[in-house]
Amino acid sequence: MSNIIEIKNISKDYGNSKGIFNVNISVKKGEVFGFLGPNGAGKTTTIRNLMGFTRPDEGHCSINGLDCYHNAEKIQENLGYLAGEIVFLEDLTGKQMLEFIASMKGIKDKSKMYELMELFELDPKGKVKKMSKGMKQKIGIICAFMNDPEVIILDEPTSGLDPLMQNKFVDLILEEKKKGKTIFMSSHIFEEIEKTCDRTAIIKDGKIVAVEDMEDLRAKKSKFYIVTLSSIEETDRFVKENVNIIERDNRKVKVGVRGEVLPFIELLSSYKVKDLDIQTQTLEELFLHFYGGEK
Ligand SMILES: Nc1ncnc2c1ncn2[C@@H]1O[C@H](COP(=O)(O)OP(=O)(O)OP(=O)(O)O)[C@@H](O)[C@H]1O
Repeated sequence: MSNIIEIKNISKDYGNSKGIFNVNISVKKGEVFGFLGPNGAGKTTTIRNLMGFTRPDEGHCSINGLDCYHNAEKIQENLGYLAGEIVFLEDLTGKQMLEFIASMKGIKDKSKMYELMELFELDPKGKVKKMSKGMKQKIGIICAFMNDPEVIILDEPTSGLDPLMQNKFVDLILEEKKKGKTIFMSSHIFEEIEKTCDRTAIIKDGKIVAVEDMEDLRAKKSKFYIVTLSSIEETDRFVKENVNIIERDNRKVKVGVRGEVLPFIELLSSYKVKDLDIQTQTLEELFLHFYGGEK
């Protein structure tokens, strides 16, 4: 599969170790690519370079083989973009704003726009300046998708959306993915990345610290079994078994299991188990070490 988005060794140095440094990312055609990182890590800076709004100090980016800085206008003809901070024409109503963007994009068939207004239950009658952050975000999302572009770049698309709308957004991404669209999106929300992305890059202090295949990551997830046994004696015997004991509190034992679960279930059946709880490690738990202290 060919790469649609290429970010090659770009740096933008704002001084005081701020900015982005030697960022490399390739996104294949039809791929949904996540971009995760804490506040100030460099997500928006990377996306602004990709959109051709700013020119990297070093390196270059391309979309569909065209240089992002020199061919920004041409690229944007078939691109959907949602900015982290959307600029609105505050005196227009939501409907007027959407119609205005549609005419700027030269859209004749507005069916996608109406479809998305319905999906996100947008009431577009009021003035934009009186709209909540979530309502404005819905308008931004509709604008990014209304011309049915092949490549979509989204900077924190669900910020301000309530959980119900976040789910609708996930459904939208999965639908677009089915149609073969290439999507690059930054996010703080592990769950939406987990539900939608094929691969994810993690950026910290302006540098890419990992690029993970989400399938592989799912396979790496541990499950935790919290087993309560019937007596202290049984528990003493149980903790001597060949299992990964995470912690013990009296008759309660937390066990980590990765991969094949059957041997563990068989082992449990030879004990008097009083209670059993199961927790699955979240993507957030897997990724948190990239966010916090040392890698
Ligand atoms: N024009 C600029 N001039 C100077 N410093 C800047 C400029 N733009 C961004 N920065 C700095 O570069 C760093 C990266 O910022 P960026 O907005 O890319 O982070 P981000 O990952 O998008 O963060 P957030 O999740 O908070 O939106 C920050 O420390 C920011 O203060």
